[in-house]
Amino acid sequence: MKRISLTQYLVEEQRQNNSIPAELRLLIEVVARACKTISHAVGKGALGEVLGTATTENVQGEVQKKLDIISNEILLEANEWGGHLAAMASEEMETIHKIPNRYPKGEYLLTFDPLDGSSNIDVNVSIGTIFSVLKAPEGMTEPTEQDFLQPGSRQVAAGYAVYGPQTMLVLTTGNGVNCFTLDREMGSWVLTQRDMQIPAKTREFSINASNARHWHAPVQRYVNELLAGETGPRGSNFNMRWVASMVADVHRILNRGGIFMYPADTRDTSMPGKLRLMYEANPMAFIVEQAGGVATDGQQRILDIQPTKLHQRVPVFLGSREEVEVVTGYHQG
Ligand SMILES: O=P(O)(O)OC[C@H]1O[C@](O)(COP(=O)(O)O)[C@@H](O)[C@@H]1O
Ligand SMILES: [Mg+2]
Ligand SMILES: [Mg+2]
Repeated sequence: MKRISLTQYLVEEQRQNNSIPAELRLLIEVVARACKTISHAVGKGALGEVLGTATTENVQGEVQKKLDIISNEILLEANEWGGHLAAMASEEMETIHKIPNRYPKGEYLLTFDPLDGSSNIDVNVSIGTIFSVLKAPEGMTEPTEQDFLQPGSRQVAAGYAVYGPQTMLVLTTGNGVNCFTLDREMGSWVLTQRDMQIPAKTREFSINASNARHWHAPVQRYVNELLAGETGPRGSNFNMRWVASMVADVHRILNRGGIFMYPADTRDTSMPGKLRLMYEANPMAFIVEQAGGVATDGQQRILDIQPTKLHQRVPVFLGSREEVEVVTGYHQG
């Protein structure tokens, strides 16, 4: 098999397919390099003293793990020096991080969830990094939070790294979805899956069922119908999987189909769901749509949502087309 590295792939996209400018290519390479560094830290575990809880909380009031902070710092530092960025925003930072001397020239804005699936860090279960790239608005001088509040349909690139039995990088620049595996000995990302496609039909679903008693009626109805199996209204047995790292759950769905749900529920109406729009839902929705799947908040396409806050939360239903359409339909009537 001819080995194609991430760099070669991106150069091909830039020069032959003309689908990305050189500046975006360089930016993606910097993010990919940072993910490689995070992968090394994850792999060291207790030996690298990266496990356990820090003494701080993030802006969402969640206790930070040491690796949340380390990963955030790795991404900040790498992009501070290497990317064509004006500013960054992260799950772990209250407000945006402007890059000195880079605006008004920096053309891009980057958002990330530096470490996704934090509850799995200390138990050696797959975790990841999620990122999204937006263009800085025309005429932007000094970046503000407002500049980041663009619908996900304006993303120019999105991806995630999954730190599992293998470390993989899944990437879209709006021209399909491709997967690269980290060759740990050579230190390079190698293209291992081209043009990933999510099967339209599935018999597998992902949801944290411990919240079932809090779900709204459409989600109760949908999941009850799946659980009823072949004698129920769906006439089929469904299987359930829940890793509790969105990256790992979405990666499984990209490979073999399925529906992932993190709905809003009746507990706290000021918190519509758990997942964050700008650096979890939007990049995953972009990837899923580029792989032929669907992503909604139950009412509308996630990529059409106009963000109002940097750390906005959103209900998420994504994956195989047929199932996402059924549960979205239940919300609509
Ligand atoms: O603990 P729960 O309710 O199962 O939630 C799991 C979800 O929370 C998340 O871990 C949130 O991500 P963070 O670890 O980045 O906060 C998702 O990855 C995952 O899908
Ligand atoms: Mg997350
Ligand atoms: Mg996180």
